[in-house]
Amino acid sequence: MPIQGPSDTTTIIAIAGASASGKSLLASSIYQQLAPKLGSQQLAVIAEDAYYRDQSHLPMEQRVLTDYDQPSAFEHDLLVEHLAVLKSGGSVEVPQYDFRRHTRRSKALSIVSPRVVMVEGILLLSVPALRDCFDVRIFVDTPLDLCLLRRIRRDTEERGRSLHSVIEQYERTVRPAYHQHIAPARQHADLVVTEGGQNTVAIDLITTKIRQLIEC
Ligand SMILES: Nc1ncnc2c1ncn2[C@@H]1O[C@H](COP(=O)(O)OP(=O)(O)O)[C@@H](O)[C@H]1O
Ligand SMILES: Nc1ccn([C@@H]2O[C@H](COP(=O)(O)O)[C@@H](O)[C@H]2O)c(=O)n1
Repeated sequence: MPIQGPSDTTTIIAIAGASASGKSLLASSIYQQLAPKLGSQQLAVIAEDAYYRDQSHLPMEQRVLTDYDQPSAFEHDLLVEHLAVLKSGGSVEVPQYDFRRHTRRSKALSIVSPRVVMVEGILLLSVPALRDCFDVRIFVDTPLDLCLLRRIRRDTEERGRSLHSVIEQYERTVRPAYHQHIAPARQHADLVVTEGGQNTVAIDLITTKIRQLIEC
């Protein structure tokens, strides 16, 4: 049986914010700081991106047209279900996503009864049913011009995109959805972090809080 926290449940933390604001980097920095003390098997990071809907039944020309910045693009019901299972100490099979093919990979990843789960994603605080799943809610607040520059670099280097497609998608869906869904959800955060994964003071505060929550 895994050792559980004071309330015998898993601590679940949301890291929300704009695309390329530094959510994954922040989650990974917190993970690196907690892993030596807690043991890496007690920690899990889940990307909301993993819950983008499977589109393997659609031709590629149609997949590129999907609006990936609206809640309808995600299988949020499945994420909520998985977080409830993890909360009560259970294990789940998290889907894996392929950004180059705009669909899920065939294999899932097992997450086995961690004590702390960090979930990072653009809409975690925007959807009420999801928002309620978290013990701690963090919003990464990075100026949009920096997010765009980072997204251009990341998507052209790692996600198989052309500069033209990144700019077209940014204007068509990313920027409007930021103003429609992401920015208004900042008010639901317990903590707003500037400088994302490089804010060492915020990382120290968050890891201290997590250790308090699980009495480590
Ligand atoms: N503070 C920072 N300074 C410089 N580059 C950063 C910073 N934070 C993130 N990045 C880079 O920007 C890109 C997007 O960051 P990432 O953490 O993947 O964003 P998100 O998970 O919010 O989409 C990555 O290539 C990452 O290395
Ligand atoms: N097939 C897809 C799926 C999603 N996106 C974009 O990803 C962004 C969210 O992921 P981050 O890691 O950047 O937070 C979102 O803004 C989608 O536009 C995509 O381009 N292709």
